Order: sequence, then structure tokens, then C-alpha cells
Amino acid sequence: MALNRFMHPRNIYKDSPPRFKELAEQYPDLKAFLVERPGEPAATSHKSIVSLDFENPAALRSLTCALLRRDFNLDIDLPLTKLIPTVPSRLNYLLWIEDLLHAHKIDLPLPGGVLGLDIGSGASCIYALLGWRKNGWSFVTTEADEEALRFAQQNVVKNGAAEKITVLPAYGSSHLLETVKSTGREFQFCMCNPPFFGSLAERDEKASYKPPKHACNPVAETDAVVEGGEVAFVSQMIGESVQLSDKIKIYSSMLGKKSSVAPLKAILDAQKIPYTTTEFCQGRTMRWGLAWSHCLDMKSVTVVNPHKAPDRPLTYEIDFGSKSETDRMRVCLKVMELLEKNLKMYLVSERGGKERSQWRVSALKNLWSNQRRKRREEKNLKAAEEDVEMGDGESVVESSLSRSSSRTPDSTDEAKINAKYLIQFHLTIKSDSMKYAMELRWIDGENREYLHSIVVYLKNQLQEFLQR
Ligand SMILES: C[S@@+](CC[C@H](N)C(=O)[O-])C[C@H]1O[C@@H](n2cnc3c(N)ncnc32)[C@H](O)[C@@H]1O
Repeated sequence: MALNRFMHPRNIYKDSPPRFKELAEQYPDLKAFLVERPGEPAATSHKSIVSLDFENPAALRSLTCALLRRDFNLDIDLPLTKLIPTVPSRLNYLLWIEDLLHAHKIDLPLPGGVLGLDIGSGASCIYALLGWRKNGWSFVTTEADEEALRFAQQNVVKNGAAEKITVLPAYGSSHLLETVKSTGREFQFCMCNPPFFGSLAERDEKASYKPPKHACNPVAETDAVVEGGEVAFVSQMIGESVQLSDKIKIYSSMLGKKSSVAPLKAILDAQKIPYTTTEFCQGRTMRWGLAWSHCLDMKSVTVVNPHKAPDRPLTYEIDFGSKSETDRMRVCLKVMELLEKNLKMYLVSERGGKERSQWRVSALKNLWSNQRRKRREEKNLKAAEEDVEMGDGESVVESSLSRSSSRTPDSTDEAKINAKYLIQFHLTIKSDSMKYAMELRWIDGENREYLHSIVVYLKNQLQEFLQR
């Protein structure tokens, strides 16, 4: 896992790679593929190291299925004859798409939601299923291989995503054009992990492609090979994108060979199409990302740099003195209510698990400042209402109401959803022995001080709530 430290900073496997022994306790399918070897001679514990038999495609399949089930509540079937995706690597590309949408403010809950197009879903249909489960996105995907298409369709239905993900057969020789036309829809982005090679011989000969032992499985030719290789495939996508223009806001593709990046950039440069590139690092494998647009200035995009350590989060610890799932749920629900109902923020769930839940939170209005004044006013209002109940006259209530500056955000907030948000941050709630820690991590916005005020607001509200 030499390159793991360069994984996308939000990749959940970056700092916590799968522990095979633990995982196999939960998913006994994996047990048969565990390999135990002695620990390092220098290690004091002499503990053996438990790994997985990565050369066995069935082991890889069990791992992928277990991670999807444990971390994303996704249940998929995969034939051993098709490409078996690794979850951490697929997340890296998806997280980059999130960054691009975010940088252009097209990741907020749009009226119809975010709609993506995935070219070549594979049998797993992994990008669409992850994007749907993680971010609530809708997808149209295409697939050229009949067996992979059938599996992808079954996997979508099996996970109850048929209303949000449509898996279509590839449209003849067209990669994008005919599919987009046939749906009559507009897409926020398209993504693609094309077959890399021009021929099987090239795959086997290419010095620049040395598949790590553990990545090899008897991949069908359609997964790995396409006439002209990935450069021809993506140049055709670029050509079709010129005709589609802003029907897709951000076009993108993953590239399996570094040597493909330069010729594709040259094609975009020649046509003055703005683009941006990135590197995906996972395990011992590197991949490249290329994204371009006909309506957005991709050159000015500052995406979250995968090589830069994220800012330290602001943390608030809640000490219960006892731990139960019910306590954690109560706190999570209260935090959701405070953010969504009281502060009118928008939450997108990014991870839900027993020990840790994470959301991306966007605020369009500052409803957290001056909370002390607002609470004082609410208290006055309450006292006045009690006076009324005791028959003490209406005038007190009226004046108290007119003094109160707290307001309920109206439905026009929805209409302004595309406007610039004030702040966007990650909220993580973690449970650890006797404590629950709530972490707020800055993503973007107008003023970093807001994050501090939001923590103070949540802290005050939760203290009141927990005392009850
Ligand atoms: C490298 S695999 C990627 C599968 C999956 N997206 C993943 O990342 O695991 C490429 C997929 O594209 C499909 N494919 C090849 N040419 C295609 C085309 N013209 N339109 C749609 N799918 C195509 C292949 O059958 C294969 O399933």
C-alpha cells in the first residue's frame, strides 16, 4: 500500500485500510482467502500478519463485496470472468468528481438532483451505485458487453436503485452522443473508465503497465481492450462532447496509462477546450484523471489537492460516561435536526457506520450568529406567553414578538440554492469508548470563523438537550 498516503484525503480507506481478519469475522466468505505470515523479525509482539490471497480473483471479489456491504450497504453479484473493481480506487475517481462539482457549485441539491453519466458501467455498476448511495446522485450508465450489462442491471435492481440508476446498452459506435440524445436529459457530469489497450498483445507487452500481482484476474477482453486503446476512446468522447456542448457540464475520463495524458491534452489544447488533470494513487497503482468542459473554466478550478493534508478539524467531545447505540443515535438525530431544521442547512450523507458517520454540510444563510441574543428573546417570549396564559394581557406578547429578530427561513432559500453558499464543511460523529466526538472540518466558504460559531451553537444546544 505504498501510495496510500497520497490517496484522496476524503477516501475512507486512506488512513484505515481494510483489516482482513476483522472483516472476515463479519463476512465469513473471506475466511477461505486469508493468508497468514510471520510478523517482521524486528517486531516485539511476534504477531503474525494476516493478508489476503490477492492472486485469487475469488478473494478479490469477496473483498470488494464485503467492503461495499460493510461501508456502503451495497450488495452486488459479480462474475469472475469480468473486471473486479477495487473499492478504494473507484472512490478516488468519484471523490474527484465531487471536488469538480463542488468547485463549480453544481453539487448542491439541484431541483432534479445531480445526474451523472457513466460510460462502461462494468458488471459491478460500481460508480453509479457508489455515487447514488454516497451522494444521492442519479445516473444513466451504458455498457457494451452483454453479460456485464445484465449483471449491472441486476445489481441496480438488487439494491433498490432502479428509480435512480438506468443501465442502457451502449449505442453502436457512439460513446456519448446517442445516449444523451435518447434520454433527452442534461447531465452535470460524465465519467468513464475505458478499456486501456489497443490489443491484448499491447496489454501484455506494455512496459508502462505492470499490473500488480494482486490486481490480475481473468479480465474479459472487452474490459481491457478497445480499438485504438484509451486515447482513441477518449478522443472520440472529446469529439462527441463538442456536439453536445453544455448538455453535460463536466466531461471526464480516467486514464490507465500516463502516456495517454499528453496526446489527449494536445487534442483539447488544439480546440481551446479548458481542461484539468489529476493523479489517482492507490496501493501500488497509479491512474490519471482528465476532465474538460464547454461551459466552465476548468483551468481556474482548485480542487481539493490529494497531496495536501486537510485542515485540522474543530472538535467537540461529548462525554456520556456510558456507551450505547441508542445514545449515539439520539445525538446524531439531534445534530441533524439542529442543522437541517434550525439552521436550514443541506446535508449529504457521505458515510454511515456504527462507529462513524459523516456528512457534507452546506449553509446558505447565517442563522447561527447572535444565538445568545435570540435565546434571550425566546426566553422573554416564553415568559410573556406564560403571562398571557395567566391572563396578564396581550400587549406584552405583541411587544415581545415584535422585538424578536429570530426568523424562519422561507421557501425562497430553495430557489437560491445555486447561489454561493456561505460555508461548506464536513461533519463527522465518531464514537470511541466512553466518548462521542463531533468533528467539523472546513471545506470552503466565505469565512472560517463561521465554523467556530457553528461549533459553539451546536455545543450550547446539545448541552441543553443532554441535560434534559
Ligand atoms: C475497464 S472496464 C470498467 C468497468 C467499471 N466502470 C469499473 O471501473 O470497474 C470498461 C468497461 O467498458 C465497457 N465498454 C467498452 N466499450 C464500451 C462502449 N463503447 N460503450 C460502453 N461501454 C463500453 C466494457 O465492456 C467494460 O465493462
